[in-house]
Amino acid sequence: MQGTLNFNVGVLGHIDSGKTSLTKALSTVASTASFDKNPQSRERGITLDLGFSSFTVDIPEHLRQHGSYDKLQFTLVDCPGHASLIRTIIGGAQIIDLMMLVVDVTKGIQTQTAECLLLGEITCEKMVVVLNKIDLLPEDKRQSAIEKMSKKFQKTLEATRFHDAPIIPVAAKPGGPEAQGKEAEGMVKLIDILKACTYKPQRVETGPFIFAVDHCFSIRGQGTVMTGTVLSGRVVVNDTVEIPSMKMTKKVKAMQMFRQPVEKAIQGDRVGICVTQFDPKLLERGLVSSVGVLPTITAAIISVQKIKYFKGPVATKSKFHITMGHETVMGKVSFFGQKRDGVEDTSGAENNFNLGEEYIYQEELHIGKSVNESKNDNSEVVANKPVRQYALIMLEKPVTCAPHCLVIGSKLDTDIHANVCRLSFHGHLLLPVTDPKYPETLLPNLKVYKIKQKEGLVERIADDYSVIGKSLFKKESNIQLFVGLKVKLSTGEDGVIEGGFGQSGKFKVRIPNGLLQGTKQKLSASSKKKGKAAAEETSQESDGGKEPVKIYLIFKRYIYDPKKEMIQID
Ligand SMILES: Nc1nc2c(ncn2[C@@H]2O[C@H](COP(=O)(O)OP(=O)(O)OP(=O)(O)O)[C@@H](O)[C@H]2O)c(=O)[nH]1
Repeated sequence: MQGTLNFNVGVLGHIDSGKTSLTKALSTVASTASFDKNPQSRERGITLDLGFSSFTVDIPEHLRQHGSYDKLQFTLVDCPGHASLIRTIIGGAQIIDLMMLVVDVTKGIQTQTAECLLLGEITCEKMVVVLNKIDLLPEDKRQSAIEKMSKKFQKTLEATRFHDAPIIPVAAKPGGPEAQGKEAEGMVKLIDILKACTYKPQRVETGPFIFAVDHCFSIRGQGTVMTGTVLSGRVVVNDTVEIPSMKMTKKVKAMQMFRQPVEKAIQGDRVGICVTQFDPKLLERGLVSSVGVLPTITAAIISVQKIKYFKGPVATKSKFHITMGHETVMGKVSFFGQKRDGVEDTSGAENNFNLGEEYIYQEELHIGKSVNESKNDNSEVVANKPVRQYALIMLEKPVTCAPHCLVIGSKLDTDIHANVCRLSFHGHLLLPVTDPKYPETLLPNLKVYKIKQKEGLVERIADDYSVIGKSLFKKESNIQLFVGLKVKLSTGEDGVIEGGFGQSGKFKVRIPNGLLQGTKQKLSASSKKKGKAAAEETSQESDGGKEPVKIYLIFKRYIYDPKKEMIQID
């Protein structure tokens, strides 16, 4: 049987670059959204592609071999203005197979053009750049202006994965808003380019069914229709699906694809699913799934990479807008990474996080790529390997999302006119935490440590095998937690903290091999000079300019450990 392959194209770009005009010009199949405004059309049955538009072409030769398709449907996902851009795109990111980046040729790269390019790098396989509004360029200089802008853009693309992305000049709506009836320019060429850029997208039926709903409406006498894209798995008529945000399950009564009734839909398909009646206003956007597969999370561990264009630090304990699935909430982040043999792990494998393995705390997120410049032998240069970094995110509100979903951190409250990148980091969900009491359930198992270095002073000799130290702990410190940790004296001896001494934060250090002769002389000289009693109270630093004997302590502290144990570093 011959069929239609659906290929999802995200249409992105700076505000007013002409995304909607381009989408309209390309679309030969009118959006059912506009049909739905017509009361008669509502009576006709389940409608599809609501709010999305599409056009269908003959299947290109290079796709023919991949299955029994004779048609290729491009579903255009026109992304709206800036505020909702990130949510919309991330919601659909897993289903966008190609991004069309629309640029106003008279303006060039604008803030949001750059943000969209970044989002493309994070989410898409392929990109096509569309230089729009070429009709606004003076005719005699048009060609050279297009070439100049194409070259400029080419340079920008070279720093990205899309260095071979086609750059196509068009006029989606020549003459602008007032012009009536003028035909768009460059559409035939653009469609040819789009066809050439298609590839067989990944479509598998296995795994849990997860469906991103972009519109929801009811049809009298039939039920409520949710239209959207299957993110993973498959759904068949009579399946029971869950709508986690409404805490309800529903039976699939009927489905339509390409305006035809179907029994089954799989990953990548755009489909309208009709279920028994519920108020469609309760689910404008969101996820639907097989029963019990979507966690509603209050915290999470994610893999994370800093976005290099984000200016300023991405620091532990700061708050970001966290977008997961279709939702954006505030979250507080803490970063940690992994070191092997003292070297940052650049294996690049982001999803091998293990609870129980040890990770090192990071004050802030590093730029996510490391370059090994060593060229001293014949070995290949290992470049651009992502450094493995993770974040614990504590969300201010619970979020329902797909397992392993894309996560984007941003500062959406940044002034849009500030001309800076608002996207700060990206990654994937690795460990969802669904228990609202997560600090008690997760944190004790999370082995993230800080290496602490402390420096104190030997106050006096206690005997040949021990000294009294000070200035290492505060009066209120629980010295008991440090008992047994090894220290080193600046004179070379190794010691072990034996316990507190008195009430003022002093402590006793045992020197298993005994104090060196020189150390004893040094310390007793200062003691004699001051008198025994005085030495207990005064500092060595006032000892006639003599070097004090210092005590060094280096240890690991697990920052989430409720017992606050200190671990020795050898
Ligand atoms: N002269 C000219 N004007 C255009 C062209 N394409 C779009 N416009 C005009 O540019 C303005 C913005 O076009 P839209 O298609 O709404 O742009 P958009 O990128 O979808 O806008 P947002 O969704 O608000 O970001 C409108 O006034 C269009 O008429 C073009 O090729 N030539």
